[in-house]
Amino acid sequence: MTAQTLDGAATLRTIKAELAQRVAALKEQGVVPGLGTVLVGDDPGSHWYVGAKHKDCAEIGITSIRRDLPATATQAEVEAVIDELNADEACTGFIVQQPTGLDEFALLSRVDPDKDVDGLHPTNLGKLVLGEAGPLPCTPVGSIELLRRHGVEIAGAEVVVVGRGITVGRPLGLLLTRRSENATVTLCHTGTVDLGAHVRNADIVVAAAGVPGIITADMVKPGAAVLDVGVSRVDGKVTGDVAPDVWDVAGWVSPNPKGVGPMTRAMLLSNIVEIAERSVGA
Ligand SMILES: Nc1nc2c(c(=O)[nH]1)N[C@@H](CN(C=O)c1ccc(C(=O)N[C@@H](CCC(=O)O)C(=O)O)cc1)CN2
Repeated sequence: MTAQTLDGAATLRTIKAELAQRVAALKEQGVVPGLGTVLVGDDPGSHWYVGAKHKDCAEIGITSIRRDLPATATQAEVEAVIDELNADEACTGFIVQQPTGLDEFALLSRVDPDKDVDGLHPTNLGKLVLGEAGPLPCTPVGSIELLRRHGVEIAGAEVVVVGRGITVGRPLGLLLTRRSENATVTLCHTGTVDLGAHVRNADIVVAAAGVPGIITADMVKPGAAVLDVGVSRVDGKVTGDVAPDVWDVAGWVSPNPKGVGPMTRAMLLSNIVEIAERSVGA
């Protein structure tokens, strides 16, 4: 058996086509959504991600505002750029690309929560805990959207999330246990004793530990859906958390690249459009 592909690249294309229509409708009402990015340093991966985000925006009619700072930028210099984007009316939402090598909690906290299209500001993460409306973190909500658009049943599923990070694991657990999703979630991590015993019970596995090949075929229930979110670079190549032989056992697998990564970009675009729509009461 070979698993079916949870195709993030194709789903991104579909979502971009849907969003392009909503952006056109906003423009008819005189609103032009604008994405700002703040990038610090020379990390090639971060440069690629930011470049891809601006290319996506251009394709669907969203304006781009790009602020690239050198690796020598200080906390105060980056905070000054955040203040500038908070005040810029053409910038309807922005992100600080991680990692910056600086105090990231302080940077995230400085972003105007109403412009936080990453959904990572403490106020917006608090809203997620409270079950209130607000921008949702892009990778977790993108993972759910990828499953939904491929018809993978989430309600009633046993889900094992491997990884306790703030951008993926923790918020994903909160999202999947909302009444609208109704999954039962076990949050595992690199300190979990006998990871395999937990994963073997799962209908859906989300691997977001950043440990290449941590999920192996012997851990996976036949027919399960496996999302490979971890990104490591091995010999310069993107390598995920899911070992190749998992494809022989699982029912669905998201490849890496072209799985959850493009969905992160899709949900960023969606958050920008939603914030702009809210500004006109759409
Ligand atoms: N401010 C943020 N920083 C970071 C986030 C985030 O959500 N907000 N997540 C990651 C990186 N990330 C988004 O910025 C991201 C990861 C992957 C992709 C993507 O499309 N990847 C491609 C392949 C890329 C490659 O070949 O290197 C894919 O998976 O097909 C986009 C965005 C950390 N920082």
